[in-house]
Amino acid sequence: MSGGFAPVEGGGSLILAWQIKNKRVLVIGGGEVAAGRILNVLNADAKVTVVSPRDGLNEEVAFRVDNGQVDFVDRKFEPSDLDNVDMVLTAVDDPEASTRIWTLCKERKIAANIADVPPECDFYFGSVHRDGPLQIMVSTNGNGPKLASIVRKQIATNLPNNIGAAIQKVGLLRRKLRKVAPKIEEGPKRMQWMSRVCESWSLDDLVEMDEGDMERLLGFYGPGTVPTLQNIRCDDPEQFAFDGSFGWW
Ligand SMILES: C[C@@]1(CC(=O)O)C2=NC(=C\c3[nH]c(c(CCC(=O)O)c3CC(=O)O)Cc3[nH]c(c(CC(=O)O)c3CCC(=O)O)/C=C3\N/C(=C\2)[C@@H](CCC(=O)O)[C@]3(C)CC(=O)O)/[C@H]1CCC(=O)O
Ligand SMILES: NC(=O)c1ccc[n+]([C@@H]2O[C@H](COP(=O)([O-])OP(=O)(O)OC[C@H]3O[C@@H](n4cnc5c(N)ncnc54)[C@H](O)[C@@H]3O)[C@@H](O)[C@H]2O)c1
Repeated sequence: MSGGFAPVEGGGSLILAWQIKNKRVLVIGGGEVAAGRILNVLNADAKVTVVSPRDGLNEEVAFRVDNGQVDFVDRKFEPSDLDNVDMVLTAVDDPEASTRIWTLCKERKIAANIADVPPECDFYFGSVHRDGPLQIMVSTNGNGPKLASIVRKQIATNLPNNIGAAIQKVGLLRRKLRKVAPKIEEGPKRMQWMSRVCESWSLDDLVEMDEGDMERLLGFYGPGTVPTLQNIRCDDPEQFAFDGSFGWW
């Protein structure tokens, strides 16, 4: 009964890339689980406040506090800690405190994750592979977190080892292209040309492309052609602007 369209398969999560940069995240607890949460949100450029009695901090959290990577409140949680907070992550070894915090977050409509209590989570964490701008998150939707970690490692093993660097170069090229062709109406042409570059260039060539190569390559955006890295490095790259096909499309 899909009418020719993708069938709906409920029971999953909506996996998004949350832009938490410069937003305030409150982490309650300072043990091992909190340490993982803190690193996750710092990697997304959030502003982090940790609330926990100092004698409960593990080595990693104490390091981040002492180095000013997070703000620190040396006591147990109090409801006023929720003022002006965009996200709450609890990792405390006290289920009653956890549930109290969850209830307060819901009253105040603050998105929260209560470690170890899936029914008290607006979102779950996943197992994440990171390589520069590339992030891959695996979720088993609460079924098997250890398996999520195993699958994540398996995926990472099978990725080309230069993929993060290649994506970084493509990001730079795309930002330059937006300057060369800033008009909204050019969107379809921009997107088609960028897709052709990604399809026809090898990852190694993308990684090797320097800013001079990018400027030369962008010179072919106007005629709508996509030469190779070797083409744009030859003495007379202009000759490649005329044949729109190069046999690729
Ligand atoms: C992926 C990862 C991310 C992270 O936390 O950063 C993550 N858990 C990780 C590890 C892990 N957690 C646990 C073990 C012990 C072995 C095992 O139970 O499998 C291990 C393995 C280990 O430590 O190696 C125990 C555990 N976890 C939850 C419960 C409660 C319950 O299930 O009811 C219990 C106690 C169960 C019990 O008492 O028996 C619940 C959740 N854990 C989640 C995420 C969310 C679902 C994600 C998903 O399903 O994909 C969810 C729902 C909520 C949340 O926490 O957001 C991270 C791996 C990171 C990595 O290594 O890459
Ligand atoms: N979801 C997961 O992946 C996962 C995995 C392992 C454990 N857990 C659960 O996460 C929780 C934390 O685990 P942990 O290993 O980090 O524990 P931990 O004992 O190392 O740390 C608990 C921390 O909570 C702090 N704390 C306790 N009461 C507090 C309060 N009222 N206000 C502020 N801080 C308070 C303590 O000072 C300490 O820093 C436990 O409930 C554990 O079962 C979840």
